[in-house]
Amino acid sequence: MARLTPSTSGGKSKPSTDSAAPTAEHRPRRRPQMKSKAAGKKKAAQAAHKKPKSGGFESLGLCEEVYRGVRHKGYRVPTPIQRKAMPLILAGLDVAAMARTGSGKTAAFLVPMLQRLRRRDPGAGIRALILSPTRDLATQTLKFTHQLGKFTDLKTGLIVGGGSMDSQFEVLADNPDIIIATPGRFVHILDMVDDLSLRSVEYVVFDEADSLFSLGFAEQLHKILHKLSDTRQTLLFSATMPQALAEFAKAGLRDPQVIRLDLDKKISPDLKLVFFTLRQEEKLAALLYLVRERISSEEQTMIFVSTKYHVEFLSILFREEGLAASLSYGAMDQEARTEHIAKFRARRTMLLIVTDVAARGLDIPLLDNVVNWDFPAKPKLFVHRVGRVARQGRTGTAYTFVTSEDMPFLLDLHLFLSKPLRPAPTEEELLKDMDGINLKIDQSLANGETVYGRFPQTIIDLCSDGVKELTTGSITPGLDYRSDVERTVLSPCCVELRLMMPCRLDAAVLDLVDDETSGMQAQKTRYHWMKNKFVKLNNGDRVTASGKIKTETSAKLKASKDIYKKWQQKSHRAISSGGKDGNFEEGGTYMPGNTFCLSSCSYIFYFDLRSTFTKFIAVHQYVTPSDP
Ligand SMILES: Nc1ncnc2c1ncn2[C@@H]1O[C@H](COP(=O)(O)OP(=O)(O)OP(=O)(O)O)[C@@H](O)[C@H]1O
Repeated sequence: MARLTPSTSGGKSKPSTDSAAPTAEHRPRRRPQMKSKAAGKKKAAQAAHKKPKSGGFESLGLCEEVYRGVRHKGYRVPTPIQRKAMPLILAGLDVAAMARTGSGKTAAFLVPMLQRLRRRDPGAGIRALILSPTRDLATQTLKFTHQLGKFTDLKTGLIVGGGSMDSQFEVLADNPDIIIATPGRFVHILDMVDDLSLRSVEYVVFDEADSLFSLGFAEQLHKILHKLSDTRQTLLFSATMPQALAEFAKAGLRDPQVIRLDLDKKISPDLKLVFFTLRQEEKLAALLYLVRERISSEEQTMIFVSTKYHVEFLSILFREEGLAASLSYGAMDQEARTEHIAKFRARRTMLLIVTDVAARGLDIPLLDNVVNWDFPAKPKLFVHRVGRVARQGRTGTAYTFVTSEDMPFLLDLHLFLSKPLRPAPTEEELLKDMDGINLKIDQSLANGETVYGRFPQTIIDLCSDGVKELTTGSITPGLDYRSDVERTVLSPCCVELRLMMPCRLDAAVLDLVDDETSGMQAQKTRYHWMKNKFVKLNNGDRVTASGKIKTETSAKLKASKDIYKKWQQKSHRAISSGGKDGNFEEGGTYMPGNTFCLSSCSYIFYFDLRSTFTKFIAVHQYVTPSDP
């Protein structure tokens, strides 16, 4: 019986020289190129019938226009949150999804939205509504929608505060299929346009949901929700957990599918955390040193400060120093704000100074660093700020300034992150074994640990002199000092410190961090932050993707506020009592040259933070920035 010759692999066999009749056994072999062509065809046919790779964009059954948009945007493989959320959303379910900053949440709700709407329908009214807490985030989502929806003919309108009302009425007159809006302005428009119905909306997204619900938009959201049809699909996306599950009810979700990813990791593993301890009055000098000497001029850096006055003041200082910076803060004219951010995105400026209005959602893919000029008061805010870097597989660094007043918050942060604290080595130790110590630091950083240290004091002193000259010396064109303002007050270097009592904060607050005591041990134990409480994890316990704790023995773990309280009592009370009734060591132990940040501030200078700050702000209102 004729036997078919098994084909040789790779089509590399030589052509046969056999001249016998072409039997099955002695069939002349095809020329290699012929074979590869046929094989190519076969492969293509196979591919056409092949089941799409599960979990890929191909398996979602997207229409051609939407799939092309995804490919055009450069997305090849869905991120974990996209893989989890998109099939559920495409199935029409309500979803509450929480995943780390920079994990690709925007496309997770945009792609199913485009798939659902598909084609423009000018007669149908608004069919999808995306609510964002900030103008910048809404503008960015609009850009993503245009990019992903490039091959659809859907029309999208943007309604945000700061834009002209007339142009936004025009947007609505165009009958867009999709509206991306900030709640305040959207409600304003709803109030003014009588016949604007939201009953046609079938797809609603609350982006950065916890921020929407906590930023005082409750009334506006309530109004919007009231106008929506009950049959709509509702989606809630956030990087941090809403304060209470009751928020879901507020958003009108029906049997929501809850997805929680990566929440135990909270911050990207590709993010390096660097903390510097310093005195309040050294911050300007430290910042200049950082952006000039430590950060390469090729890197882009976002600097977070707490008020618009700080933004303006720093921008003037940078300009005086020949450094160009972009700015963004809430009260800034919208056009100028968009222009400044666009300039930064285009890398025409390498520094962006912002208030927290920019902390949420802003995606600057090539960002390298974040600087926290002010320590964020809440760990969640820290997570959002530093979440601007190390996105989508890129690495990045977050530099944070820590004054003695910030230390309790720093400890809170580490409990929240479940990250151990490591003291930096002392100067003495460094001098003894520079290489060994540096190696240890590198190893710690590579292990994802945080090492705290100080800027070299000599350098800070040098920079401080320069800054002092700039802010108190001859009148510079950018700084317009009024005669009635005491010049010395202009400089934070010269803020008057009211020494109340020399004491060692570290003794009171930081015994928990001491290597030898239970504090460090306590920290080494991992804690999981659950429902505003810490749950202690023992060996073998793990946190699942949905945020539940699995123990080896299946025992239920009880959340406790004790550990948090313990830290609070020891740290916060110490601060608020101004050293009067804490268990401080009077006089303290002065340890010159110790670079261990947490004991480096050998004496704490208590000063009336509020009055200094008010003064600082009041003074800066006299500063006229010549840059918008
Ligand atoms: N599947 C994908 N493949 C490659 N890149 C992606 C993918 N999905 C999203 N990205 C990119 O990842 C970056 C972060 O995405 P996005 O801004 O949606 O994150 P996020 O989770 O909404 O972050 P935040 O919580 O900060 O708002 C963006 O630059 C986006 O274009």
